[in-house]
Formats: sequence, C-alpha cells, structure tokens
Amino acid sequence: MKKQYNGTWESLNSHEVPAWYHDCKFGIFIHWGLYSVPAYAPITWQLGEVPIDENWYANNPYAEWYFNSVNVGRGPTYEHHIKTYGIDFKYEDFVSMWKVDNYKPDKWAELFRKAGAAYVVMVTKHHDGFCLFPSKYTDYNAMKKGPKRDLVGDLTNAVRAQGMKMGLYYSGILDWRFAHDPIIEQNDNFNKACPTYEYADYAYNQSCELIDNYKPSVFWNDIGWPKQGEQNLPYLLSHYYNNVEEGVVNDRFNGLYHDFRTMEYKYGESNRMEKWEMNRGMGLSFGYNAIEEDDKIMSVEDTISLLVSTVSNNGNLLLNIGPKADGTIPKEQEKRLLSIGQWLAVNGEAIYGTRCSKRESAIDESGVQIHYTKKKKDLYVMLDKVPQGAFEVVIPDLSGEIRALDDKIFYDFEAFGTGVKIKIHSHQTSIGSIAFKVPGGE
Ligand SMILES: C[C@@H]1N[C@H](CNC(=O)c2cc3ccccc3[nH]2)[C@@H](O)[C@H](O)[C@@H]1O
Repeated sequence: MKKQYNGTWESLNSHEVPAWYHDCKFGIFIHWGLYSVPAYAPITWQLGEVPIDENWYANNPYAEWYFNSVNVGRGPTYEHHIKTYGIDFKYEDFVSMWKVDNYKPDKWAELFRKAGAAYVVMVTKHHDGFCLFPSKYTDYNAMKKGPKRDLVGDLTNAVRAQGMKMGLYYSGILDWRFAHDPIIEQNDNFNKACPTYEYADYAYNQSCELIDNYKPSVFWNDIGWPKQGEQNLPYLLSHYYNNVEEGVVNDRFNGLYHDFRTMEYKYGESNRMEKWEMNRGMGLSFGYNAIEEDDKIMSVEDTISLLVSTVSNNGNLLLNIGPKADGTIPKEQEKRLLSIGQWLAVNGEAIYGTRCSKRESAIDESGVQIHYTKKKKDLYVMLDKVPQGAFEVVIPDLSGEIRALDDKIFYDFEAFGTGVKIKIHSHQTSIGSIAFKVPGGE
C-alpha cells in the first residue's frame, strides 16, 4: 500500500530515503543555460576556501553567476562583459544567441551511462530565471525563446531510456527576474531575494509543473526557499512524494526539511551517520567556463579519490558537467567521465549498492589512505593516494582472504599481527584507487 503524505511536517518526517538513493553513489549534475553563451568567470577559489580579505561575489568563479557578476559593477567578469559585449548589452540579449544545434540528449545520456553514473540532476531554472522547460507561468523559457525546445523533457526521456534516474534542480529562493539587486555578500542571497507572495506562488507553481510533467526522482532545490512560501512547503513536498514515490529532496529548504544533506566543494559538513551528497564542478565552475581548460580541472585520479572517500563516508558524488552553449560536452570533461567509467567498470562492486562500514577511513604512516565499504557480510578495502611502484600497507583488525578487483594489480598478502599486510608489487597500469574484496570480512 503506497504511503500518503497529508501536507503536515509530521507526515513528511516519516519519509525514508529510498534504497535507490543509497545504492546509486554517483550522479551527473548539469548546469546549462543562458550563462553558457558568455561562458566566462575568473578562475579564483573553491567555495569554502575564499581568502578572508577577498570578495567571492566580485570574483565569482561560478560562470553560471554571470548576470550577478556583471551586475555588481566591478571585477573580472564585469570588465570582460564591457570589453566583449559593451556596456549596453543586457543579459537577456543572450537569449537570441543561444542556439543548441549540437544538443544530442541521447548522446549525453549514453556518455553518462558509460561514466558509470546512476542518476542525473539537470538545472531547470538557475538564479537567472531562464527556464529550460515549457512553463505556463513565464514566457522566459527555452520552448518559447532561444533554443525553442523542451531541453529538460528531451534529456529526461534520454536518461531514463539508459536506465538512469532523472533529477531536477530548481533555484527556489533566487530568481534575478524578480529581484535583481546585486548580491555582494552571503546574506544577500536571502535578504535581497524577492520578498513577494507573488514570487513564492511562482516558485510553488513551477515546482508543481516540474513534479507533474517530469516526476523527477530527485527534487534538488538550491540556496533556499522563499520565506513567504515556507507555510506551503509541507503541501509541495507531500504532493511530490505522493506523485513520485521514490523521490528524494536535499537540505536547501531553509533548514526546514531534508532527505539528504549536501556539501559543495569545501563548504558544508558531512556526517557519516546521515545520507549526504557532495556536489562540485570538475573545475571551479558549474557552468561552462571557456577559460577553464584541461590543466585547470580535476584529474581523473583526484575525481576517483573524491568518489571513494565520499562513498566510504555515506555520501553520493554528484559531479557536474558544464556543456557548451551549443550542446557540445567539452572534450576535457568527456575524457574524464569515460576514465571514471573505466575505473567503475572494474571496481564498481566496491561502490554501487554498498553501505558505510563500521570501520572508519584511516591514513597509514606512509600516507596511504584506507577507505572501507561493506555489502552484506563482505568488506571492501580501497587504497588511495598510493605511491608509484611497490609498497606495503597493513589493514588492522582483519583476517582471511583478500582479493584485488583489478586483475592488473600484482600483490601478496599475509597475516600481520591482528591484521593483514598487503604487499603491492605493481599497479602502474591501473588508474586511481586500488580496491580489494574481503569475503565475509565485515
Ligand atoms: C550547485 C551550486 N549551488 C550554488 C548555491 N549553493 C548553495 O546554496 C549551498 C552550498 C551549500 C553547502 C552546504 C550546505 C548548504 C549549501 N548551500 C549555486 O549558487 C551555484 O551556482 C550552483 O548552482
């Protein structure tokens, strides 16, 4: 019997995170929109690592913040805009320039599947207010203007045809079509947001459009929810769960409710006792940044390290790609996705469908990082940040057989005190973390 939610916080608080969200581990985030046309941001800092005497908003590395970065009236993006487009060029003028001739949603979905992703979260409306889906509530949308396509519907169908879950991102509290004062400090995200009931109703109604028309497996709200709409949240979330039984939501509803917590780059806290999700771009931006080239984005090894450390601590990794305006996925991003997929094809047994082991991640004296996952009674051990060439590592409080998932790893193992010493002779031909299975080891 399907559980019904009745518009109260009490009924919502009985909602449990469905198994699929615990099992899937790796998702692809997609930031694609008007901001992909200028595709510019300075390459500055990761969120959570901004130097104390610097201003994030006047030097925003998020290319999807282009409108605000110009609107602040100073800094690299403002200068770039004046030089490239001129002082009279308005952000809305990018609409007619946004042609999606290379948008091939089936190819995108195929690439995400090859990357080993189990879910996708696509931005439907970012802070700039331009909707990538047909909406009854605004003509500022991709069906009516610019691309003249239901960009969200096309990808939703393609992703589901590949057997992946489709999630949708919505910028709840921020919409610069309703409130366009420059945001120059963190609190402005809330204090300068549109304070009208009209906008709160707009956000509620568009969220219902997304739920009713696409039934997203993840409703990924960003930054916060309109204050004037907080009393309607229990109805919106009940409507969501009553229509999308497997649905999950994140923790960006003004702290009122969540299925899973989030981190973004280095910002936020995670607690392995609770389901959470790490989201970040491959570089410092979510939207495509044309000056962020191959040498400026994460290596495959670092991305696999992030996946392994996130999953072994009860998280999912939602890794962003920023397509070019025309729908081309940048080569440097595609290359990394395919390499991650190759690693997961060999080592995915230690990732997909696992749960947090009672054993916590550790660093041995040689600096090798040891991460654990479990699946029923089996234990998986993943070695990361390993040296080139041969090395040894002792896994404490372990006994019995230990088997590398990658047959290109040459190793021995032996009992060592109350643990097992693994002697790796050669691992050159493999990329990223080295995963072992210990049958019955949990
Ligand atoms: C995915 C990413 N989100 C940004 C806003 N981030 C937050 O509101 C936020 C980060 C974070 C980390 C831990 C807990 C809550 C958080 N909210 C957006 O401003 C970016 O353009 C991009 O869409």
